[in-house]
Amino acid sequence: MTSSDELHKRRGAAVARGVGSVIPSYVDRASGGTIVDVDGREWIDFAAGIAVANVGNSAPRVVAAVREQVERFTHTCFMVAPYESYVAVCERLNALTPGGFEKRSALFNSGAEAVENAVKIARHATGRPAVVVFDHAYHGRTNLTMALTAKNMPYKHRFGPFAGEIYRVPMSYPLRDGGLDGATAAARAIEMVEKQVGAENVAALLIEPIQGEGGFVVPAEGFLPALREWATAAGVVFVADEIQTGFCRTGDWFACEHEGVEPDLVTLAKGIAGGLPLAAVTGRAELMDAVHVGGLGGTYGGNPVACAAALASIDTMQELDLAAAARRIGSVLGPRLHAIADRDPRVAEVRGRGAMLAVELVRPGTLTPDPAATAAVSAACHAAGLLTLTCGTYGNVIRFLPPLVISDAELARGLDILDAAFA
Ligand SMILES: Cc1ncc(COP(=O)(O)O)c(CNCCCC(=O)O)c1O
Repeated sequence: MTSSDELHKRRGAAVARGVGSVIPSYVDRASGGTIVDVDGREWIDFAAGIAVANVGNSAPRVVAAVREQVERFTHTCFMVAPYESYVAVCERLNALTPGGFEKRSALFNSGAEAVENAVKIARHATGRPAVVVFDHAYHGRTNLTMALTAKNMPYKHRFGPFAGEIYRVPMSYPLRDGGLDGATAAARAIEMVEKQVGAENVAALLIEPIQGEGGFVVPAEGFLPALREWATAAGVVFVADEIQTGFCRTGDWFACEHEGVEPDLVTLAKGIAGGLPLAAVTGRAELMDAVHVGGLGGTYGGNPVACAAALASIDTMQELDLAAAARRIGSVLGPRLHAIADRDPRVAEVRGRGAMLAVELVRPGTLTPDPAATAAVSAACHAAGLLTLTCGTYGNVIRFLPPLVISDAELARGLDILDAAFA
């Protein structure tokens, strides 16, 4: 088998350098909470392909469903010749997402594409142009989603000009906003919108219930409900970007459920289909159906193989109660992270929910971000065979996103490596 070193040489002569990778090892196979590289090295997976492999790599039901579908037909384009599995996925999403109201869904290929379409739908339904987003937000790498995203490097640098009518307001970030309570933080954001944009001009407010790439920022309790209440009163479409938080990751099926927030639209991707590329916008029927026939779509959106994978993945999440699994993972991971924080002054905060947890690193005794320490701990994890990811506006957050089917033994082994990396 070709070694990682040989593959890395070939990559340098074939793949654009702009596409990076966290580790220089190339995957041979993966399942549960383990990745095996082409050199036979085992990695404990605390990344899940960036919160995608919630049901694990090559989950049995997903493999069987994909095998069956791929032998029947691989692509007819739902806009040309439709098929049941697209409808079935939409039925499941309409039933599973928060909100007892009538819903419709539309399927796409990537999270960014879902976010782009949620904005299209909100603007079309309201006739308004403005979109409100938050500090530290991440929503994708297309032109509009770069405009919605807060961090310049690596996502936006030299890729402008960006789409207009995007307005950014402060996020509830308790560690860095002086510990504002949710209602106060929301009032601060709302006042900026009303003074600088005018609520009557706002089509949508777009927010991640727990911010992902921006640093696993968990807003103070009450922040999301206050924004939801304001959006309702102002006729603003409340869009929850659950692309990283969705599908059992945070201990609920969707993170909005934690505070009983019912978004008008929700964007979905990542954990939806066991690793197959699928994304969706699900939301109030009157909003989704405001768009004229032909106004939504794309060639591959809701590919039948991805839809088969999604139905099997959702079945797996329900059968294995992976929301409970995420809570259990959090109950093991959280205390170990707090134990590290208790002994290491570089850890300013442990935060997150369920199996979406993170530590933020600073210079001891300050709130000055410490990206160098973050990189050093990450490198120590990788050298010892634990695949972790960093994130955060300041590059000083280590995040933990294990597959929700990770075994107790794999979790324990990963945590022992993490402990040693902080020693
Ligand atoms: C909340 C939230 N919205 C939207 C997206 C975008 O989803 P796509 O499927 O990557 O387009 C994400 C993707 N996050 C991982 C990006 C990794 C990278 O590109 O470096 C997200 O987390």
